[in-house]
Amino acid sequence: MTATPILSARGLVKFYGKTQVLHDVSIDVAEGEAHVVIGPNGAGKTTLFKAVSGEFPVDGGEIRLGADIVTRLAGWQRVRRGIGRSFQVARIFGEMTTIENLIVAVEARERRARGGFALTLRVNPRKSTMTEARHLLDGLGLGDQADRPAKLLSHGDKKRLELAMSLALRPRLIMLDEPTAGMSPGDRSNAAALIADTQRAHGLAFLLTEHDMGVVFGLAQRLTVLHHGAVIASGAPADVRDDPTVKEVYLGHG
Ligand SMILES: Nc1ncnc2c1ncn2[C@@H]1O[C@H](COP(=O)(O)OP(=O)(O)OP(=O)(O)O)[C@@H](O)[C@H]1O
Repeated sequence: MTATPILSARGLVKFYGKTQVLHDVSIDVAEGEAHVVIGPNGAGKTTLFKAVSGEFPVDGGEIRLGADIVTRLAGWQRVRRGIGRSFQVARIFGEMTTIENLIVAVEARERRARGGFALTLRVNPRKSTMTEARHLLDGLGLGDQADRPAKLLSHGDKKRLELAMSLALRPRLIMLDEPTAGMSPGDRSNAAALIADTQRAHGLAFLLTEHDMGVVFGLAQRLTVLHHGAVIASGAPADVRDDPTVKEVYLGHG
């Protein structure tokens, strides 16, 4: 690869107690790339995400964001350097309306740029903040849900809101852990199209995990397969799909 990747993790090792869950895992995400990590249940995908986002320290290896080594930095410091993480369970504020959730995210970014942090809602958001929040909502097909309390949104719409909030923070890399989990097949393909559109429109890099193979092969520009906490294949989706080891341990059974 010629350009510096947005994310480069090298030789990651993680133990839970005495059990080793990540074995020398390396993964890169290039600028503007959608890189999908797949693997059977318990393969270590969520653990890899937590390691990259800084939820816990790794027991070995190195993580870089662009040229910066972030291995020893806390999660919030990595967010400041451009990681946007969205979780399997949406972290939205249920009592607030959809648009208020987005205003909080936009204001958090603005406050972050000024060096502050708290996630609070101003009584009178600035006009530019409102405009940006509306624009994001409309772009993600949530315009008609703007004034509903977020807790009343459908599961699929909560996922969209979660993605909108991730985008509002303007990260360099968005990490999505099973973004279509729990969705109906229709919602699933809509969500995949939304992610693909967002990626193209904003030139963002994505690191995703996903179980639905339609979504995986629809989105991935690069695919990495984890098995028992180790990378067994990584590369172009068509090459990975045809890899005999991958077929044997994973795709052949799915
Ligand atoms: N907090 C923990 N303490 C001990 N073991 C854990 C912990 N979290 C996960 N594990 C174990 O680590 C291994 C990897 O789990 P992980 O959740 O990363 O897998 P995954 O690939 O994300 O699975 P899934 O597809 O089911 O979400 C599993 O064997 C799991 O049981």
